[in-house]
Amino acid sequence: MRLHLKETLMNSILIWIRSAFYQDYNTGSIYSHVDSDEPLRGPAQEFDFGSDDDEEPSIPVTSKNKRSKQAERPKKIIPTGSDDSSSDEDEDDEPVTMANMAARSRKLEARAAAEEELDIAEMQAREAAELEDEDDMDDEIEEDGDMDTEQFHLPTAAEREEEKANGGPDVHTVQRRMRECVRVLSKFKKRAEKGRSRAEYVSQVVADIASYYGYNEFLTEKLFQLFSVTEAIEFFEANEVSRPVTIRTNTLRTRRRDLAQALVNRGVNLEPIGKWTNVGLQVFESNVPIGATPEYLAGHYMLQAASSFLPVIALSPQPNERVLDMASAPGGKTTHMAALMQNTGIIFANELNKARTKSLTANVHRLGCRNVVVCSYDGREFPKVMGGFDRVLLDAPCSGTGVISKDPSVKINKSERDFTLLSHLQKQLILCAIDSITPESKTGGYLVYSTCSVTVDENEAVVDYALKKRPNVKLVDTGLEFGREGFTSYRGKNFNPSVKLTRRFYPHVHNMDGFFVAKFKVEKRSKSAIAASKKDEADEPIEVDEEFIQNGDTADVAFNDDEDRPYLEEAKRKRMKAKGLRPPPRSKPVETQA
Ligand SMILES: C[S@@+](CC[C@H](N)C(=O)[O-])C[C@H]1O[C@@H](n2cnc3c(N)ncnc32)[C@H](O)[C@@H]1O
Repeated sequence: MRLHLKETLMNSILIWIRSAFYQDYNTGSIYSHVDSDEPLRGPAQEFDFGSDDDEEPSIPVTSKNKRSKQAERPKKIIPTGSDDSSSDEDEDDEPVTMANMAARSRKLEARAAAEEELDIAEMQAREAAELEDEDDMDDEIEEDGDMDTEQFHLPTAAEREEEKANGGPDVHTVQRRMRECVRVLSKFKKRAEKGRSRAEYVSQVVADIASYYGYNEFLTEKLFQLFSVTEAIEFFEANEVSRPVTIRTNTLRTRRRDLAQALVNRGVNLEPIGKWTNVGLQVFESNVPIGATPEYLAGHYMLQAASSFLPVIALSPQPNERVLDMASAPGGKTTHMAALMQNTGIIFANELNKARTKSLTANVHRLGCRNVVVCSYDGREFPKVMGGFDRVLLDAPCSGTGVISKDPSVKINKSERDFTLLSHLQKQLILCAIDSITPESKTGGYLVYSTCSVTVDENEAVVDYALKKRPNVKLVDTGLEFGREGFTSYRGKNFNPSVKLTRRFYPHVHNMDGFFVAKFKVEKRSKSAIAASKKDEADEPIEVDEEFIQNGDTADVAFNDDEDRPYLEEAKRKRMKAKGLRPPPRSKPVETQA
């Protein structure tokens, strides 16, 4: 009996999580089709940028992922059908119509709010109960000397080597070991095998997660470190499941209720996403390809992940403003901004990758945005190209660790070097974005920095760097109603306390892609602040790489000349070669003293 109970409890970590996600996974979601439409996403620039999903039109849809059972996921922002446990179930199964749209929307909002509270309370109660149960059981086990505990043995380094040499463990061994390691790590002192360190358990569970979910060990560890042990497993599980299919109503062409009615008439089962957006719709099921309906072709909506509404909501561009979208293809956020600005003012939609400007331009046309100018510069050339913006959106190129469910290649193709280079590029871009904003703006003076990545290097570290380098900027509230606070300290690094104002979004928490949003207010630069930041930049060079130096004459970003010379030379050689010129021979590396 006790053994059975214990097994049930031990299984709870993985089986519970799996069951919460499994139905969507098995039935396959409409979204997976979205992901396969690569040509429109365009080739990545130097990296796979974990590109956004904002625009992928040809989506064959016959998916039946309606009303999935995700019953126990906490604090969902995008509700799933299984959340509808109220007595209104029958009514909710009715299609959305013009007549019931507003009422349903209000009801959904009220329900989401109530559920959120319930979810939190339930979760806390469950966690407390689980802990209590485990404690009781552990105590009993410890008294009686339980067999199963004795049976689990953390392999030694030599045993792990041997296991590897024999082709690795089978999936059941890995599963069980993960469960056991999670159990031990959540109460290490009490449960660890004598003489074994925490690091050994962590190393084992990281290796097992990597092999079970198919990641490289470097990335597994990087992501694992972001969470508590049990939450880490939830995160990895969530990456195995597609996120809900969502669309954004283009208010330049239609209203949400009219769009919903038109799609309902075509056999699409949908609902408003939630109270935090008045333009989003979640598609549960469709008899027609959502990316090829007449409404889609007429630009009434954009296929867009819910998370990518967030930076635009945070930036909140106003009519008649001058706005820069520094890294904009395929234009999900540009076209959203155009709609909020009611086609007034001007948006410069910049994109380094020329091939990607095609889909950007196509979307701008399809959605009827008349205030957008598409351009193609390296973002680091701003503000030399042009400045004086009221608001800037920097939806930065990133590793895509927030969108692994859409692009599983991220699991294996990201190395330590990629993160170093990316965060370096992001730091350069953010300074250029800040410098492109006019502090004199009467209506704005804001920058939103966002990524679809969850790593600290690409998010809080970049934001903190910008705060250090530009004393004339400060973080402000994003205005977003949900999302976890950014880290103010992480693995021995302390960030500016205001980094707390940034927001993190996770697949396992919010049922949306992993995302990060920070909002800055740019103020006038005092002379002393300029001098201080210049000195600071000279003192503290940032690493560079030739792949990122597209143009030696980049904006106001500091380099250490000696360190950067070989990179700059290499970039120059590349440019000359591209123009058909013969590059000069490479100069000898400068000897550095030990
Ligand atoms: C995350 S995606 C942008 C998605 C876009 N904001 C949207 O909502 O549709 C990042 C984009 O930055 C572009 N990019 C990469 N390096 C850049 C640079 N140095 N300057 C400008 N754009 C760059 C990539 O080609 C990619 O299209």
